[in-house]
Amino acid sequence: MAHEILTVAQMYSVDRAAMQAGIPGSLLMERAGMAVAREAIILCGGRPRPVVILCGPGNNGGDGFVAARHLSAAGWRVRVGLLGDRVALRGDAAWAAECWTGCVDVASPDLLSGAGLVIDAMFGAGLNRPLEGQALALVQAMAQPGLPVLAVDVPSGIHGDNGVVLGAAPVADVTVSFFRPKPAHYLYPARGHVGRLVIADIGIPDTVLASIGPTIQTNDPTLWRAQFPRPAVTGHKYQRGHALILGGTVMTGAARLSARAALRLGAGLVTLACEPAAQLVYSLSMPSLIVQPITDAGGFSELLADPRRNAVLLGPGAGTGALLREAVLASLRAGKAGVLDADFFSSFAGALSTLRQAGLNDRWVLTPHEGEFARLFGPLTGSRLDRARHAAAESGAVVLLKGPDTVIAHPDGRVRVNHNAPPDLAIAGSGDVLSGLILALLAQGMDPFDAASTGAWLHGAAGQYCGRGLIAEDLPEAVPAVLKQNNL
Ligand SMILES: NC(=O)C1=CN([C@@H]2O[C@H](COP(=O)(O)OP(=O)(O)OC[C@H]3O[C@@H](n4cnc5c(N)ncnc54)[C@H](OP(=O)(O)O)[C@@H]3O)[C@@H](O)[C@H]2O)[C@H](O)CC1
Ligand SMILES: [K+]
Repeated sequence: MAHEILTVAQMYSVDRAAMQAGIPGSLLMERAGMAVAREAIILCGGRPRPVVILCGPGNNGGDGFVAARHLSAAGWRVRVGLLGDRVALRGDAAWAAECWTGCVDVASPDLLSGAGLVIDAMFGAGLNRPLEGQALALVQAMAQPGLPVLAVDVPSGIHGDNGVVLGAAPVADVTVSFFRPKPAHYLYPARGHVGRLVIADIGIPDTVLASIGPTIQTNDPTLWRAQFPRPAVTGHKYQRGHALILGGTVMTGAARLSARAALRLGAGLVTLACEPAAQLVYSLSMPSLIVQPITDAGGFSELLADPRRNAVLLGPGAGTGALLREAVLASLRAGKAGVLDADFFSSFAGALSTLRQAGLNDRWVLTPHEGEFARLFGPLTGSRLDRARHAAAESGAVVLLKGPDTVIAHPDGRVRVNHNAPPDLAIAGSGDVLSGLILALLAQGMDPFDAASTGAWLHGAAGQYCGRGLIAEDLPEAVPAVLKQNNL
């Protein structure tokens, strides 16, 4: 199964490479349009409906003309509306329009009256400015209740690279794209317009990817299954890592959730360090948790001195005092692996250079949500994907930018987009569980980029498993079932 995501520029390079390999552009367009027609038939349950195909002035419109021909040949009543002048069509789009022998109307909202399906072939990869005028009016007209929309490549108005809606875009029931998906198919707000995504094979050989060097992937177990830690038959707990968590004194729930998640995901031992005032709360929470009282950062450093304590989690519920700050710096200097989350971002607002000097590197995973991200990295511009990638390069650490479309970026430029998280996960304590999951994987020696990807995916899968009504406490309890379900 392919996991590459290609930017618009990479997709144009793929087209050129395919054509250089002897596949004519018109053949790619023919297969693209056929795939669109096939998905239209599937969307309508095989029963012909009056269909309106709105074609734009470029090759996205060309795909629409090809689909028109195939649907008409299948006995469908097809009306084609063109945005722009037919004689201005060029190249493969002009060829596709010539092959369509039916009428071509001027694209206008009136065309949609009586339609049972609309195919949006106005703009795809070539969108370069916000929709206005007639294109905008058409998008607004597509929003009729009960009128299904099938989008070609991307819903028109969506920029393929960044997932931004330029002016307006229809909310499609199905989007048919070609060869590989684009970032917009997975990034919000665009993803909310895509509907069911179909990636059609249009005969481009996978070998063209060698010269493209894709760096963006969808997050999926096949990427990290082989690295997923499994206990050795003759192993003992110290071979499964020893995680260390700094627990706060007031907000004790956060670190308890993280600790429970880390234990569930197989960390051999989990030590929770806290001030004596909170010791009882943590001790009573889980018999399998080791609780170590400390009175200051020196006490935390003593715990770090044991080389078996190989992975550290700092931030959830830890407060923004000196203890967290010093524990972070000591952990970085000690060369541990770990996760930095929650209160860490307030404690080190704008202090990236301090962290780098202390030794922040790609053994560490930073897990901010948007607000926390801005605290450490400032107001970066660009898509979530661009910003996570930039932040990873700047910090030298793996950055997992949380959201419905969680993005995981490595400082070397690789990026994965997670897409299995249900909205039910947007609840208190959910992030603490995620950081505990990643911690467990780091403790067991997993590569941090894979650990972050695996943690995000398992978190999403646990959310799906629990379903509506879940609370954060349910997520660690779902881990054994999710592991079993997925043969992990
Ligand atoms: N392998 C593949 O993926 C294949 C993809 N195909 C299809 O080709 C399109 C990309 O085609 P392209 O011609 O490059 O671009 P578009 O059709 O998306 O749009 C270009 C034209 O649209 C005008 N434009 C852009 N933005 C706007 C706007 N906001 N308002 C009005 N007009 C706009 C642009 O005009 P300019 O004034 O900028 O010149 C162009 O005229 C891809 O998406 C697939 O659907 C192939 O069929 C097969 C292989
Ligand atoms: K489109």
